[in-house]
Amino acid sequence: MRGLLAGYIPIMLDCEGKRCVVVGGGKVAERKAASLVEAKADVVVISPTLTTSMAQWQEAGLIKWIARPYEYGDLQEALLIYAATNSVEINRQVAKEAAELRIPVNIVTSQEEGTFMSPSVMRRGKLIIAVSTTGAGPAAAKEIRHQLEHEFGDEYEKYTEFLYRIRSVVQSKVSDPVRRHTLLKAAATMDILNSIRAGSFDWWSDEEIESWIIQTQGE
Ligand SMILES: C[C@@]1(CC(=O)O)C2=NC(=C\c3[nH]c(c(CCC(=O)O)c3CC(=O)O)Cc3[nH]c(c(CC(=O)O)c3CCC(=O)O)/C=C3\N/C(=C\2)[C@@H](CCC(=O)O)[C@]3(C)CC(=O)O)/[C@H]1CCC(=O)O
Ligand SMILES: NC(=O)c1ccc[n+]([C@@H]2O[C@H](COP(=O)([O-])OP(=O)(O)OC[C@H]3O[C@@H](n4cnc5c(N)ncnc54)[C@H](O)[C@@H]3O)[C@@H](O)[C@H]2O)c1
Repeated sequence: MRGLLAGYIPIMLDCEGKRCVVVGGGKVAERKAASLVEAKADVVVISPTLTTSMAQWQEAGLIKWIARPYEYGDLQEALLIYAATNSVEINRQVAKEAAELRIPVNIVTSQEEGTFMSPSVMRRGKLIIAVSTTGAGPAAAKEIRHQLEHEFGDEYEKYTEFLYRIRSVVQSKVSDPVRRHTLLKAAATMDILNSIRAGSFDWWSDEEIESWIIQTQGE
């Protein structure tokens, strides 16, 4: 049985260079646009007004601005759509066009009318933690995100960069999937975080990673 709010899954969507449309230029639209800008999306904002920050992003070429109210036909070719005006009726019209085009849409005034919602997000380099209460309490999602920010500090930026380098070398040097798997599992359980926190962590050269591979395979 499909319960109220059932049916959501979290996904990581590659938005780089893809057209993502935000309808509305207020405080909430700014938050949605900010995460799209961070993801290097091709952000198009349709709104008669913009917040000060969004106006600066527009000047800097980070977003495109269509300076007028939404019109039917504005949503063609989008990967994602955010209806973030303060008008329930306009947001509903956006939802309707998005449904016709079968494009995922986020409605900030009423989650039931949209097809996806935004989680509260924290980033530490390649580590992304997203929190959602599935609409039960957006302010609580934000609070939980704040708690996680304390727990997962800046050290995770270096840590994920290190893991990425190890993984790249392992993938290029080790073709056997079983050996790869053993190495990548070993990399994930290495005690690197404490040395990063203590400031005693030294980047490994490719040669050091290769000797770690040989040593770990021999164990
Ligand atoms: C997480 C975050 C992400 C983001 O927006 O980027 C987000 N809302 C945030 C903040 C926030 N939103 C609201 C308040 C005031 C307190 C309150 O009312 O509770 C605060 C707190 C604040 O602003 O401090 C009011 C509110 N929100 C929604 C409605 C309409 C409705 O319920 O249908 C109303 C009533 C409007 C009204 O009545 O006027 C709807 C949604 N808000 C969601 C996401 C989706 C569910 C996510 C989830 O449950 O996890 C969903 C369903 C759709 C969507 O927008 O995607 C972001 C925190 C970002 C951060 O981490 O800083
Ligand atoms: N989902 C959330 O996280 C969340 C959080 C707080 C509030 N809200 C709801 O979101 C709505 C928007 O909040 P806000 O603080 O950004 O409002 P706001 O008043 O700051 O901004 C509204 C924006 O919509 C634009 N707009 C109005 N009519 C338009 C049209 N026809 N076409 C295009 N743009 C149009 C305005 O020019 C303005 O830029 C509120 O109604 C509120 O209920 C949602």
